[in-house]
Amino acid sequence: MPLIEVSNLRKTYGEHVAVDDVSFHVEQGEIFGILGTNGAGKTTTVECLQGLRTPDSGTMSVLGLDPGKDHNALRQRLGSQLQESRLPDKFKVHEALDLYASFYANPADTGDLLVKLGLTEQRNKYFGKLSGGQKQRVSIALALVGRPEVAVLDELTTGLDPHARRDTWKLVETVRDTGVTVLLVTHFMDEAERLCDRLAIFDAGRVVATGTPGELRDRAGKSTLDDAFVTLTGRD
Ligand SMILES: Nc1ncnc2c1ncn2[C@@H]1O[C@H](COP(=O)(O)OP(=O)(O)OP(=O)(O)O)[C@@H](O)[C@H]1O
Repeated sequence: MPLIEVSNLRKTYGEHVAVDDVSFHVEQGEIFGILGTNGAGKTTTVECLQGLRTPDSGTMSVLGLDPGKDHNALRQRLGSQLQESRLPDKFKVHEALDLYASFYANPADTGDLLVKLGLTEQRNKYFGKLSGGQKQRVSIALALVGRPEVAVLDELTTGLDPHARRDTWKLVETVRDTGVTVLLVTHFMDEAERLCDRLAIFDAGRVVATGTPGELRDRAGKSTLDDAFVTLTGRD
């Protein structure tokens, strides 16, 4: 049984249809990408999956739970690094981790987590004094501190330099290799191609294709995901 199952999800904001008849599933242990341009409905979809927004219609199951009804139970088993999640600049790294750890019944050892994420030297530093890559690693640590079965990573590498992006990608693979299923929201084609086992291409609130990066390239008859994206979204 898939770990996440979404069927015919629809969400409107007033007159605006943000998510329209979206269906996909995510298997345990994969990095599943939600790929699309700005405003495609990616964040709205993952917010619905986390029980943070109520869809107008459709059904969702995450770890066998209904995000609408079982929000509290789900929160203990899901970690999220929300888009543009920021901490106050005067928060120290270990203070943030300890605070987030206190939200969970069975949190990870925060010292171990700092080692895993290469943040031991930043332990006592203020969040506001960290580099972009270090901030991103802290936000991933916060997503992992509750020992989640599913981690939702949204716009993971926006604003990072090429080295920091590659380091972050390696880190996400390490997370997946420890058995955590990763839902990766991105508008970067290279990131999706490099990281995702499977992905759903979103366009204007709809899923236009799902598959492995290779399957999507083949379906579109293109040699890169970038070109396949343009073809599959009908922008050729
Ligand atoms: N709270 C809201 N109220 C009204 N409209 C919203 C709200 N949140 C999102 N929208 C609109 O819904 C659409 C989908 O937004 P969403 O944030 O889900 O897209 P996205 O694919 O995550 O985009 P981005 O990559 O820019 O974050 C957009 O047109 C957006 O302007």
